[in-house]
Amino acid sequence: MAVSARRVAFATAASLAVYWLLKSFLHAPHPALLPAAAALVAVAIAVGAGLGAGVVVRRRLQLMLYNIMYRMMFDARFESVDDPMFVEATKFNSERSRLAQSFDYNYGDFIPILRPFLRGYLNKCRDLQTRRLAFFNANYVEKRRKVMETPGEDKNKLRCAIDHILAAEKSGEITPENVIYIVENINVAAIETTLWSIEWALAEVVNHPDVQRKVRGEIRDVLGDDEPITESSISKLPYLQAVIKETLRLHSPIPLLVPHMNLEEASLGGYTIPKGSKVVVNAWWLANNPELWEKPEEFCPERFLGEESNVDATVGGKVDFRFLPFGVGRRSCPGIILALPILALIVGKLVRSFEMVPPPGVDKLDVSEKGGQFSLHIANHSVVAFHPISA
Ligand code: HEM
Repeated sequence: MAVSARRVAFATAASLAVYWLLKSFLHAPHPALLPAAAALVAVAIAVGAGLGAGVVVRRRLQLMLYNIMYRMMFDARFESVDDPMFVEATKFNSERSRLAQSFDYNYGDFIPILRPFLRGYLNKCRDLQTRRLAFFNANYVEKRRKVMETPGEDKNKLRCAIDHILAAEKSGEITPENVIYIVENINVAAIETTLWSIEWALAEVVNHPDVQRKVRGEIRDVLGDDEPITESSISKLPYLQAVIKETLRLHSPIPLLVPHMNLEEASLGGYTIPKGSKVVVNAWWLANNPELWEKPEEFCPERFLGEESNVDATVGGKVDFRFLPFGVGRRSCPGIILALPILALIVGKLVRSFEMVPPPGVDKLDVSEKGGQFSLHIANHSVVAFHPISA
């Protein structure tokens, strides 16, 4: 019950999120446009300040993603990267991420005899978890609950995803623990993954000026100079979509997916997998195996328009099992419907407005990887110089 309720709540949150995102980008006056638009303006202002020398855009992109997600989840937003709530939330989340990416608890899973040595690490995790959940509970869950319970508030007017989640809790469909788990999870599963992917995509388009020109040319040919890039126009921009797919292929942010466990004994490729095994899928290798892909080490979006044109980032339907950046099946990523449009919108809008190049004196951005237990992100946050393109 708990698992399916969680899934339902997430599906609700994700659908609502997509609905809002769609509305935001399609209908300019809709208030939900504000966080994304303001965030893009903020990015533009930030990059405007660093035209020649280049800027580390990560922090601004991070603010934008927090504002998109928090607006959809809680009807809340952060004013700037110095907003004390933003500082607090990102501090908690990055500490959580750092501990989760540590290999410490993994060795305890595989070599149980070593578990006693993990006591210090586990205490740190517990302490952080308590403080972090209290922060989200007080500032986002309880605050929202109060708004919903305020006399005079229209109870039928559900405004953001947490309203739907609290309504599901009230009707007994999910528990208070489910609610707080969803809130904590959205901070990591939704924001960090999408942020890492944007960082990779921008670094690759900077390092491949020909790809950047092609994206810009496609946008100009399809949308002209004035028509905005919206969620509905992404389907008309196959090259932009191929750039996003190629980014996720070469730099899968969750290269081993999330560990799964088989409830029944299974047989796979001649091996018997005992019931209750921890199953880790190397999705990165499936997407980068030279026996399965032509020159997999090269960043080449064209492959998705040529020999791999039928391969999509999908979690169901016609799945190509070589390309699973969001996993597949029942426990796959429900955020795919949100992540793909966000990535295409951000990369498309930035490429359309700016020529992005390495900072002076640098030939190529460093795309070295830093792996954690579950993640693969860029080791050094890119410094990018932005040259505005006049229409
Ligand atoms: C580029 C961005 C993203 C990538 C690459 C990504 C990737 C993944 C992967 C690989 C999994 C594990 C699937 C498996 O083990 O089979 C996952 C799970 C999950 N993702 Fe994402 N994700 C992204 C964005 C998002 C967003 C935007 C949201 C929410 C709005 C989200 C919510 C979740 C949740 C809730 C789960 C756990 C599902 C479950 O356990 O049933 N993700 N994601």
